[in-house]
Amino acid sequence: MIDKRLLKEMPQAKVMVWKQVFMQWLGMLSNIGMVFLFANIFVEMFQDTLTLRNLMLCAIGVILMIIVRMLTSMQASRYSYRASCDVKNHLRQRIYEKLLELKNSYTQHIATSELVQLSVEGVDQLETYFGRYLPQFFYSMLAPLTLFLILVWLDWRSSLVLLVCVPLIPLSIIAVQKFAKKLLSKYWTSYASLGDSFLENLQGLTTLKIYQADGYKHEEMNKEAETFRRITMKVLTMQLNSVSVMDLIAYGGAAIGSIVAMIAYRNGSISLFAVISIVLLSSEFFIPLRLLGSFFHIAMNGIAASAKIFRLLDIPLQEEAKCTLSDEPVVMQLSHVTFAYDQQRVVLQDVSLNVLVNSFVSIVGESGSGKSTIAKLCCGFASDYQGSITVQGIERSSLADASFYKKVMYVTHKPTIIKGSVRENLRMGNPLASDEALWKVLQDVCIADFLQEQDGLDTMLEEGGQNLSGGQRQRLAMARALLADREVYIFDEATSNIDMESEDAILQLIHRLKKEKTVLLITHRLSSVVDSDCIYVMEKGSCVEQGTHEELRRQNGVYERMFKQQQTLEQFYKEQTV
Ligand SMILES: Nc1ncnc2c1ncn2[C@@H]1O[C@H](COP(=O)(O)OP(=O)(O)OP(=O)(O)O)[C@@H](O)[C@H]1O
Repeated sequence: MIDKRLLKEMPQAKVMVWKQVFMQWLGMLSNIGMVFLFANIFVEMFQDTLTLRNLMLCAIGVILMIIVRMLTSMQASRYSYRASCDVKNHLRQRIYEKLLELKNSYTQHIATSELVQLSVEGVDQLETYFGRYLPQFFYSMLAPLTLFLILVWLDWRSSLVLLVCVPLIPLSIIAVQKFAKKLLSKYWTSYASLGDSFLENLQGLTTLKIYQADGYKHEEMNKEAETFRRITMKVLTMQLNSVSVMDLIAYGGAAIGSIVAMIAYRNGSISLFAVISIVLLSSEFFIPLRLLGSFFHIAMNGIAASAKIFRLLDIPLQEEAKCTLSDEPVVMQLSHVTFAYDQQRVVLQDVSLNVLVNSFVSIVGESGSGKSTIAKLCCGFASDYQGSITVQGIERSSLADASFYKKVMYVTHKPTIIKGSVRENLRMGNPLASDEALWKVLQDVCIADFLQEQDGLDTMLEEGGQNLSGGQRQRLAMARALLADREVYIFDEATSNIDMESEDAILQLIHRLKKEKTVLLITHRLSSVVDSDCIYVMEKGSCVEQGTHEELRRQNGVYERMFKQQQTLEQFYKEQTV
């Protein structure tokens, strides 16, 4: 019922919880005082001894107690709010920091949609746990004991009966908890999976429509939604049933305690004041625990969410890479590298490759042969490879990313365009670049004419560059990368969406780059690698051939076969377009 780790993680919120408990306890004392004053008035009325002075004094006392109760209740709400805020801020901050630490690899551990659900709704559930459930938990231990210690002086028998009945409520909660834990874990899994499918289907709606698979996916989602509905109904049924059981125990216990007090009064062993006070206060023994029961289910939901949050926070981090590159030119070397994404299927097998200073190196091969994986490993997206990848002789896994990216630029076929103006996007590459320099590079990548027709450098780009075509996005990303003026450029199918004419222009630009930069080019188009200092040919995760274009053609192997096939295709394309 109490998650020790959650408490330990949130020391600030813990203090707020104790303060809230204290305020609730003061409120209860004022309630007891009020009941005693009422009981006194009743007794005096019954005995016909009530004077106006006494009535006035009691009324003033009651008003004072009401004011105390109001103030303590307001203060308790304030502490509850502060505890909630602290928990939300703290947990969301921790999740955010963890994601920054995990960097790109977070997707290997958790789906983005689940992450959003946990950070938003999961954390909200914990707000109730700290703001309501925990204070109520401690208060509901303190309240019956305090009442017992006060009422025992009026009648020990009924006070004892009331105190003994109180633990029946937590017992019923514990019984429900065993069942609830499993059920809530299933509930969260089903919720996250539904969210996942929803997001995926929404993002891929156009593709689903094209393949007319939207109906099928609709049905699939309906089934998932039905599973989620069922499990939600089970959770609600469990909650309602347990609330009914708790009501029975609470009102039953209060009734038994009152009956015992009344019998004692009839036998003459306690006073009228005592019986009235006990009857009026008997329900106070149970109300705190009964209220705890109603927060319990939301709190359990919060604990189930926290288990998932902690699983994310506990993902071990790879040791912080601290080495930095020197001012020396960058040489990258892969030596006998073997790598698997999922430990089951090896995607790179004993690959060795050198990218020397100011060289133009290309990697070619069929789709899925492992070309992009080589680039990703060089850029540090994963470090659990076997063999060695060194940059300036430093193992890549020990090299700080910031230092690496100061010298190396990685341009992928799926560039990220940030919402904002073209100028803002380009200046990510070089914040000091003048407008003239920006236009120059835009001309180089053949997108200047298009932008001139729009708002020039002030053209606003939507999130992810949605208002650009795939090719325009690639050109813009290429321009941004060129502005960054790095020592080494890794181009991974960076022109895959660009029409042939513009692609030729950009490839010429890349070829010009090689005079002063080191270029590693990953491409399907063999005609663009002809001038390479060295071409590596990948097949099924292994590097099967390497050499210059002429050397590889002479070998008459995989490269020669692929080259001839592409020549035939390009010839065919030219004939068709003529
Ligand atoms: N994130 C990933 N998780 C698991 N397997 C992956 C992942 N990325 C790639 N793979 C697998 O690794 C293999 C090599 O992929 P890679 O992207 O390196 O090939 P490629 O030669 O660049 O292909 P293409 O030319 O089509 O881009 C493929 O079989 C692919 O299924």
